[in-house]
Amino acid sequence: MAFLRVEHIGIAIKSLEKSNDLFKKLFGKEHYKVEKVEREGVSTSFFQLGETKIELLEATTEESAISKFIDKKGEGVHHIAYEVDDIYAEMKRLENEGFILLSQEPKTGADNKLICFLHPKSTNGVLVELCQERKE
Ligand SMILES: CC[C@@H](C(=O)O)C(=O)SCCNC(=O)CCNC(=O)[C@H](O)C(C)(C)COP(=O)(O)OP(=O)(O)OC[C@H]1O[C@@H](n2cnc3c(N)ncnc32)[C@H](O)[C@@H]1OP(=O)(O)O
Ligand SMILES: [Co+2]
Repeated sequence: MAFLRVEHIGIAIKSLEKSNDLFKKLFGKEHYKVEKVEREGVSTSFFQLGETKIELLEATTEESAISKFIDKKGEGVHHIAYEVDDIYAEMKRLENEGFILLSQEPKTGADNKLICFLHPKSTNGVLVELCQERKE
């Protein structure tokens, strides 16, 4: 068991509309989707870059992790998401290794994924997201 690849890099931004334009100019291509994830209090857009993606994250509520992050640190890289092939097995393995899971069960993420976060306190200050393609 091991991580397979960087699935996406999450970037906290204040305005999806403005940042979609900015990243379109930067990458020379359009985002391929916009998706709201109510439970996380975010609206996201995705750019495909080779085998990885950039996920822009705008807060839709004041309680959202993205609101808090921008208030404290400003816009910028928020998390790195890694693809795994068995999220349940990886969660168990990582918990046994002493990492702090932020949920005991995987949650439904954006772009048809099951996800679980690890606390940045346990990963040298970087918020880590595990991602597995949903099968149904
Ligand atoms: C679109 C859905 C999904 C996907 O499919 O891809 C997403 O990506 S959703 C993304 C947004 N959701 C999340 O981030 C959920 C997981 N995060 C959390 O549960 C919380 O943000 C947290 C990591 C537990 C922190 O929450 P909390 O303790 O309430 O916030 P504080 O502001 O008090 O921070 C405590 C501590 O942690 C540091 N911190 C917070 N966020 C980050 C971060 N992204 N990267 C690195 N460090 C972070 C924060 O600076 C504080 O540190 P100290 O000040 O040193 O105590
Ligand atoms: Co993410």
